[in-house]
Amino acid sequence: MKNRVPHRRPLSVCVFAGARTGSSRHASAAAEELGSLLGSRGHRLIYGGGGSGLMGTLAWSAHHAGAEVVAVMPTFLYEIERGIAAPPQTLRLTTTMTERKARMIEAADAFVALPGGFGTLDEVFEVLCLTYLEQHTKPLVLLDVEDAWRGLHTLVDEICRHGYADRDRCGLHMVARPAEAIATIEAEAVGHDVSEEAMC
Ligand SMILES: C/C(=C\CNc1ncnc2c1ncn2[C@@H]1O[C@H](COP(=O)(O)O)[C@@H](O)[C@H]1O)CO
Repeated sequence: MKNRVPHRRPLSVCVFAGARTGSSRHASAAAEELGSLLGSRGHRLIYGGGGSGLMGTLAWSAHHAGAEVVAVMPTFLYEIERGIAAPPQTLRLTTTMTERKARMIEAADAFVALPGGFGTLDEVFEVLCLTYLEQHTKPLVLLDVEDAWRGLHTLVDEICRHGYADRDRCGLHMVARPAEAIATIEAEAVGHDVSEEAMC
C-alpha cells in the first residue's frame, strides 16, 4: 500500500469535521481512515480540539498512527468539552471562534473537510472565500462520504451559473475516499515551517 510510508514532505493538515458522529457509519470509518493515513504519512493534524464526534474519532486515529495532533480551541468550548477524552495533543486556546479559525487557517498547508454541521460549513466557506480572494493557495478537499458535500457542490455550481463567482477560482477538490484526499493534498500543497509564534 503506497500510502503506508511517510511522505517526503510532512504537511500540517487542518481537518474540519462534525463535533457529532452523525448517522452514517461510513463517515466514522472515513474519519478513522483519514486519521490513520495522516499518521502513517508523517503529517501533522490540526483540528478543532476535543474528543467528540467525528473530530474525536479522527484525532484518536491520527494519534494512534503516530501523528502530532494540534488542537486549536476557544476557551469556552474547552471548558464544555474537557470531560470528553481527547488524545494527547498540543493545545492552543483562543478567545473566540473567529480567532480559532484564523489560527487554524494560518498554520495549515492544506485543508480536508469530513462531513459535519454548521461549524464545518462555516470553516469550509471561510477557506473557500480566502481562496477566491487569492489570500492563499492552500488546497481544500471535501471528503464526500455518502454525498455529504453534494449539496455544497451544487450550490457553488449554481452561484457560478448565475454569474456571482467564477468556478475556476474556487479551487475546490471533491473526492470520495480518504486515500484520494491524502493524494490530492500531497500533490497540491506546499509545505511550510510553522514556528511556535506563527502557530499561536
Ligand atoms: C458546544 C457543544 C459541542 C460543540 N463542540 C465543538 N467542539 C470543537 N469544535 C467545534 C465544536 N463545535 C464546532 N466546532 C468547530 O466546527 C466544526 C464542527 O462543528 P459542526 O457544527 O459539528 O460541524 C469543527 O471543525 C470545529 O472546528 C456541546 O457539546
